[in-house]
Amino acid sequence: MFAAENGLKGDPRLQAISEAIRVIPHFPKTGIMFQDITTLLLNHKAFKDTVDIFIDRFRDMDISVVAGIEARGFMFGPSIALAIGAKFVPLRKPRKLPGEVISEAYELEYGTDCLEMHVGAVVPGERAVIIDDLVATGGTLSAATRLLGIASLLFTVIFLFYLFFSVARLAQTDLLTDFLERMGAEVVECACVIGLPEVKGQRRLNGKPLYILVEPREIEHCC
Ligand SMILES: O=P(O)(O)OC[C@H]1O[C@H](OP(=O)(O)OP(=O)(O)O)[C@H](O)[C@@H]1O
Ligand SMILES: Nc1ncnc2[nH]cnc12
Repeated sequence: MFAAENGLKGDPRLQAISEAIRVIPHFPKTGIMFQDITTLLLNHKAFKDTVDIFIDRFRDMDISVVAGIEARGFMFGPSIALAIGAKFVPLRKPRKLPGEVISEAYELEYGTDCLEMHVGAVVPGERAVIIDDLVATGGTLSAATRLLGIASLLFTVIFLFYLFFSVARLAQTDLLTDFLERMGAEVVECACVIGLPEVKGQRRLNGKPLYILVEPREIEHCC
C-alpha cells in the first residue's frame, strides 16, 4: 500500500481495492506481471471506493479539467470529473480524435506509443489533474503532462507575438511573468490507482505531485 504517502494510512478500502485487482503473468509479453483492473470494475464497492477516494482528494482543489489517458484512464476519469464539476478531456492514442490535435510520443514498459489531445480542449488558466489506472515507468504520465503544457505553449507563442507587436512595453515588466503563469492548464497532480515499484516512494513525477492508491499485487495472491 502507499498509505504513508497518500494520507490514507489505515483506510480499509485500500486493502479491498488491492485485492480486487487481478494479476495476469506474462501479458502482453513474457516477464510482464499485468495488473488487470477489469476485475476491480466488476466489484461495485471497490470500484466506487476507488472513484470516491479520488473525488475526496480533488473536490476542493479548484480543478476544472480531469484529463484521462486512453484506455484505462477513461474508466475512472469521467466519474471523477462529473462529481467535482470539472470537464473531462480524453488523451487518446494516435489517429482516434477527429479534430485538430497536438501529439506527444513516449516510451513504454513494452514498446512506444503516442498521446493526442484536441487543440482547444483546455484553455488558459485552467487547473488539471491527469488520471490513469497505473504508473510503471511514468513515461505515459510525463507525455500527458507535456501535452497539456504544449497546449499552453502554443497559446503562449501566439500571445507573445500579439504582445510584441501591440503592447511591447509589457514585455519587460512583471506583468508578463504574471500573465505567463496564468496561460495554460496547469497540471496540479497526476493520479493512478496502482504504482509499480519503478515509482515506489516517488511522490513527484516531472515536478508534479503523484498520487497513488496501491502497490501492485503479488502473484501468489492473484484472483
Ligand atoms: O508508466 P508507463 O510505463 O508509461 O505505463 C503506464 C501505462 O501503460 C498502460 O497503458 P498501455 O500503454 O498498456 O495502453 P492501454 O491502456 O491502451 O492498453 C497503463 O494503462 C498506463 O497508461
Ligand atoms: N504491469 C503492467 N500491468 C498493467 N498495465 C501496465 N502498463 C505498463 N505496465 C503494466
